[in-house]
Amino acid sequence: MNSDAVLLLETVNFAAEKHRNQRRKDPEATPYINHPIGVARIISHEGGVANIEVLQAALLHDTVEDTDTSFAELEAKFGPIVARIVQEVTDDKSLSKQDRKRQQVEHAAHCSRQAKVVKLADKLYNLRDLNRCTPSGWTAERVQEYFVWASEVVKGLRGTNYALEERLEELFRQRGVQL
Ligand SMILES: Nc1nc2c(ncn2[C@@H]2O[C@H](COP(=O)(O)OP(=O)(O)O)[C@@H](OP(=O)(O)OP(=O)(O)O)[C@H]2O)c(=O)[nH]1
Ligand SMILES: [Mn+2]
Repeated sequence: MNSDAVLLLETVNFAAEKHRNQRRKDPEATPYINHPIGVARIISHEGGVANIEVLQAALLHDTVEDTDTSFAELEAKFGPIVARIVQEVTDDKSLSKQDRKRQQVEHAAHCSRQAKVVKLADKLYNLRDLNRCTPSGWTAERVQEYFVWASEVVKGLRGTNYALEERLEELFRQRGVQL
């Protein structure tokens, strides 16, 4: 009964309920849950990682940052390993946006391997999303700044997953951003 398939369905259902009222910032206001599902899918399909806790953490990675979910709730429901990975990839919302962005760059290299895989896939998904369409209200300069900042974060994540890093490098190269 506690097979990986059952656990994954339990996890994606939890994330879908938590993100149920959220939309992405694209003009079509895509359901937010498409993002965590897509991040988990990048990890398995492109990264070749089948570790259940990493995939669960990917599905849950924005629940604490963006919904009323607590780490205690994640730990009770999905265990300490999943809760810890989500904690590692969660921004401290009490900080200013500028400090949060700086912290991600500083913390990237000190994350666990599992958290680094989630962060690589999160950035890969978001950069592809920026190439697909511009979020409502974003200028071309803001998009380019996101690429530059993401490259600073990815620098600290190198040596974790060759396939994901290769795809990220190609996106940075297309934007003229040096990794
Ligand atoms: N590219 C893109 N991003 C969107 C869209 N809708 C929502 N987002 C989210 O917005 C975040 C990036 O926007 P920012 O302005 O830099 O950050 P902010 O949400 O904290 O203000 C990402 O959060 P995150 O996943 O927590 O990652 P991170 O960027 O904070 O590391 C991303 O998932 C969209 O349509 N396109
Ligand atoms: Mn995310």
